[in-house]
Amino acid sequence: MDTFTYHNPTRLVFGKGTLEKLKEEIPSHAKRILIVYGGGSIKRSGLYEQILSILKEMDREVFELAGVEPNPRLTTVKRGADLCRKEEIDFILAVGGGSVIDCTKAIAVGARYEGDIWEIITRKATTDKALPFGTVLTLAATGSEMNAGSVITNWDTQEKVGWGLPVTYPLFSILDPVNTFTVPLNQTIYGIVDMMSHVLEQYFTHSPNTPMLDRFCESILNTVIETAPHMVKDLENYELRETLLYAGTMALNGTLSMGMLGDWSTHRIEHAVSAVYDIPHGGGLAILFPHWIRYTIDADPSRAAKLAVRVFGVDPAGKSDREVGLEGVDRLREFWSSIGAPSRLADYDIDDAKLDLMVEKALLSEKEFGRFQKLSKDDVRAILQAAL
Ligand SMILES: NC(=O)c1ccc[n+]([C@@H]2O[C@H](COP(=O)([O-])OP(=O)(O)OC[C@H]3O[C@@H](n4cnc5c(N)ncnc54)[C@H](O)[C@@H]3O)[C@@H](O)[C@H]2O)c1
Repeated sequence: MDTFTYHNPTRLVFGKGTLEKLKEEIPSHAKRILIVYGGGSIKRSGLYEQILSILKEMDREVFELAGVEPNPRLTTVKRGADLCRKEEIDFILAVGGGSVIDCTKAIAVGARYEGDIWEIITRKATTDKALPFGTVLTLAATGSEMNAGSVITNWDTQEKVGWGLPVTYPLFSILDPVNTFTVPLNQTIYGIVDMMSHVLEQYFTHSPNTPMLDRFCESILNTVIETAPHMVKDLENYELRETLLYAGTMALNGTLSMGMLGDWSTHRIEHAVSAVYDIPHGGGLAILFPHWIRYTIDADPSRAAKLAVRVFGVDPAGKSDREVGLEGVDRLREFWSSIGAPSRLADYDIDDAKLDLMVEKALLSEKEFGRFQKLSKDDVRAILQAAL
């Protein structure tokens, strides 16, 4: 294992009927509250009304920022930060999926930062100040509800950048599986792929002696693989939603990276694809991850082989680690296709017309990236080419 310091300050409130806990979780000094949400699914589901009624009971003044887009944009972040300053907001409540929460993290910092928030997102500047915020999660996928990460798209420069600071952990997150019942089939599938991809990013590591962490990863993958085929046929099943909601949070709340450094190249390449084509994050990952594993397998074939045997039940008898690992990649591909995830960039009408631009957006100003295997410009192009 690598050395590590673990600290996660987010209070996780989980289970049926937990929305009422807002009364205990929102700090007593927070009088002017900004609710941030997306396209209005929370109005259709009734969640919006429930939250307003709780805040009214708490005698808080409520402001709103609606319309946060999937793959949240810098322009929306700036709009939110301006609103916080103008209305002297002292607490933000994000109600939605990863996009709303990620956007809220940037708004929280932007509200307290004098300069341009893009400087912070692109790590040209840093800060230890942010407005406090909490979340009510409505979609199982990103883990943003219990981590400090945020991904923001600058549509002007076609850059989608992941960032995070110690001040961007939510103060609390309320996770009621019932609030995920209305997530449509396609987003449910993308969420499943996203949480599995988070585990895979961390599983492909060179960190030595990680038996416990390997088993944590495998237990999440096995559970999601067992749950997903039922979930896609029964979208309002409480137990299945509950299992996925918990899995999504555990996949990226820091637990799996205690002592082991993940790779994260596939996320970076996907960010480049969605910065250019604005496709769903989970859809992009479903297309790219199998190609990344195939391309980098020789960096340590034993990792892919372990995944193949322990998660996909591949029989290793008489085969090399490489062969076993590649069989596992085929099973991963088959599994994602079986639940309805896309398998080629062509599924989003993406061809090679902007291949160079996507490569450039993945590299940004660096010559190479990735921990399990360093990827150069040519490597990224080869992976994208294979995914067309
Ligand atoms: N912060 C992190 O750690 C992290 C990790 C991975 C990905 N991300 C980023 O998160 C974003 C994706 O977030 P996401 O996968 O949670 O999806 P999302 O938040 O973009 O939501 C997807 C769609 O589902 C809708 N939706 C959400 N909840 C719903 C509900 N209960 N009922 C009906 N519709 C609902 C939204 O309105 C939206 O249209 C991407 O930008 C991705 O890059 C962040």
